[in-house]
Amino acid sequence: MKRIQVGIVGGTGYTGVELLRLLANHPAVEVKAITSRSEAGLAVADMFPNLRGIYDLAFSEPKLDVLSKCDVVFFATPHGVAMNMTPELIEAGVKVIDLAADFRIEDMDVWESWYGMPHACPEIMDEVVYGLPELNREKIRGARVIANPGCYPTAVQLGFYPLLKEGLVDIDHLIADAKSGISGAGRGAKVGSLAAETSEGFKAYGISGHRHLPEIRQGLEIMADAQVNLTFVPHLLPMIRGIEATLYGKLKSNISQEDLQKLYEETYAQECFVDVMPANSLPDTRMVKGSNMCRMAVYRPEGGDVVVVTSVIDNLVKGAAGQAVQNMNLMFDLEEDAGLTQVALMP
Ligand SMILES: NC(=O)C1=CN([C@@H]2O[C@H](COP(=O)(O)OP(=O)(O)OC[C@H]3O[C@@H](n4cnc5c(N)ncnc54)[C@H](OP(=O)(O)O)[C@@H]3O)[C@@H](O)[C@H]2O)C=CC1
Ligand SMILES: CC(=O)N[C@@H](CCC(=O)OP(=O)(O)O)C(=O)O
Repeated sequence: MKRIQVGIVGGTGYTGVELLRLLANHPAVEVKAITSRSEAGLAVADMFPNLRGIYDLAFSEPKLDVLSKCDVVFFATPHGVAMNMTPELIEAGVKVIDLAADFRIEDMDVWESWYGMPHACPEIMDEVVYGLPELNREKIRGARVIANPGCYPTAVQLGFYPLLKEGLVDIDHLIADAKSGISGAGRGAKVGSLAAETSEGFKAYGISGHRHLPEIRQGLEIMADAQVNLTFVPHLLPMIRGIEATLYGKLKSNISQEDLQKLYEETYAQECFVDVMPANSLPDTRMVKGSNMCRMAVYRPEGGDVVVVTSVIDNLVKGAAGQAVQNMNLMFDLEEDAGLTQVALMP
């Protein structure tokens, strides 16, 4: 069987190397090109020794003539890169999966105001599919361009989905209190990512506005089929991988803890990458570290009118590279979990 030819633009960041780690165990793909402008010519295994003996590839410049020979190209680049190359790639018959935010927001005015740049290809937005497989599986199968969801948006949307689709909570008062490990800030050197700045401390950030807010709101509004009011507060945790999102909603009617549990279990019963844990479980980021799983639990504390959901993912896997591979599997009619059966690391 001919293997799917893969290109990765932006191979020196954390999501790029995570794609390489996951694709190393994929039965149906071959990585043909991996780019870096600053490290062009360097062997991949010289930068990432965990890949020694697995990839005999060197970083190369991101060139359209090479990338357009691939079947699929992943962009593991900063925002604003994929949109400049995608129109020519899809014209050449290449499928595109963008791990950045270039295609995540449908309203171009909203996108441009949050990302601070003009969009390079608004004309292709109609055919872009938001790559959250648990919600958009059938559309993903037929897509040429996938907007891979953000890390916080993945944990938050999966956690709220059962409540919103059933209209169980007051959509004017949704709260997502989310925490991320430092790898979420990327591999680039920044003072804010230094060990001395991030260890032994814990803080909220982006309270007055984070670029994931419009993305999450867009997804929740599709689920609720109405405008929602969401308070989203991200926090930076002194750990490397993982996101925990604690979600709060005010119940509109009297539903028992048992029925909430049943709703969550039934909603995700067929999903290979969402695990609804038994009542009273406490999902921990360690339970998903290195794996493509989202684990969650639902509570109605003291039988009150607030429902609490806690949802955990690995930001680099289900929050980025793993979800991107899951999307690729759907686009190429492969088993959805191909290359993604890693069990979480413990401890
Ligand atoms: N870290 C995370 O948890 C998550 C990250 N993401 C998103 O994934 C994307 C990648 O993030 P991350 O892996 O952290 O890495 P970085 O943003 O640190 O890495 C960026 C990579 O892109 C390359 N690059 C930068 N500018 C360009 C350009 N103009 N043209 C081509 N290549 C370029 C860089 O190599 P070089 O400059 O040498 O070419 C480097 O390999 C980002 O958009 C991020 O927001 C999404 C979900 C989670
Ligand atoms: C801890 C940290 O800094 N996290 C990043 C979000 C992670 C990320 O890379 O965002 P995308 O998923 O949209 O690409 C932030 O708050 O900007």
